[in-house]
Amino acid sequence: MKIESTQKQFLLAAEGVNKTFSGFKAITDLNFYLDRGELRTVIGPNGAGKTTFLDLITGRTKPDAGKIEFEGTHDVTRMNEYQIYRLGIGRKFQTPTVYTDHSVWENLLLSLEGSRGVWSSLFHRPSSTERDRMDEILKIINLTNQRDWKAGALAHGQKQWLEIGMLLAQNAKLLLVDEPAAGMTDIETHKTGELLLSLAGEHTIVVIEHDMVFVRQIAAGRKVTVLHQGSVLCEGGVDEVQNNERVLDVYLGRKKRHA
Ligand SMILES: Nc1ncnc2c1ncn2[C@@H]1O[C@H](COP(=O)(O)OP(=O)(O)OP(=O)(O)O)[C@@H](O)[C@H]1O
Repeated sequence: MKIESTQKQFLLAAEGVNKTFSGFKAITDLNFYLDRGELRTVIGPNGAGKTTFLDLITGRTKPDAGKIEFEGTHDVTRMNEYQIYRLGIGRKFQTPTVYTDHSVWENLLLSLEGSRGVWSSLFHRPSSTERDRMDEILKIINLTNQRDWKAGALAHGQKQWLEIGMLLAQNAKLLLVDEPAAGMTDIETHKTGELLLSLAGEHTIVVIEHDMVFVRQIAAGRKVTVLHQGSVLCEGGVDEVQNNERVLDVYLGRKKRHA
């Protein structure tokens, strides 16, 4: 299948993607287009296919049919996970996966672009440019004062921010962020929203989220995609999707309409 002639304008273009697990259609004829610099929120009920979609982008799962093009030239469905990571697609899972016995600084060091593997990374003396970059990331993720703490000693929200910082250290062009607000306090959630908003534009970000207060914070003035049964049910502004008849039927529940 040839992706339309406008392919160059998209950072990511998925077309006609299908994935079946033991006869169950998790992703069905999915089309999804993402511009550079977008902060796109993807919502949908449990089982809608959100995680599977991220698995397909990162090479964890291979589709039965369809194409997922990155930067208009790389079909990631033909690449392995490591090749996709090297292309600049970074993923943050719902539960933090930081190195708890290593310091915040070391966690960033381990994630630097072109990282040399755990041992050589830890003994690698970062260049002044790399150090400046890591200091800048610490500021962005608000962990400058925790730089020498073991990552395991951080609060849950701080671990999530460190992990976002690790994606920045990796120099990911596309950040895939799965339910960042899960398990966070309201204050942490709001700060996470501010962090993601500060990254949008310079970075391209896809956020999967259930928490609609958080969604309204990060998606104001932006496009939201609603997935349902493995396909895009609708896309549009956050008010538009929250008032969409089909979304009200399948996801948000009629009562929310008058909330
Ligand atoms: N490896 C697998 N084997 C079998 N079925 C799977 C597998 N992975 C996902 N599924 C099924 O595919 C469907 C989509 O799952 P997925 O986890 O992508 O949904 P989701 O939108 O992320 O849901 P949630 O919001 O609950 O995380 C579900 O019915 C799930 O049970």
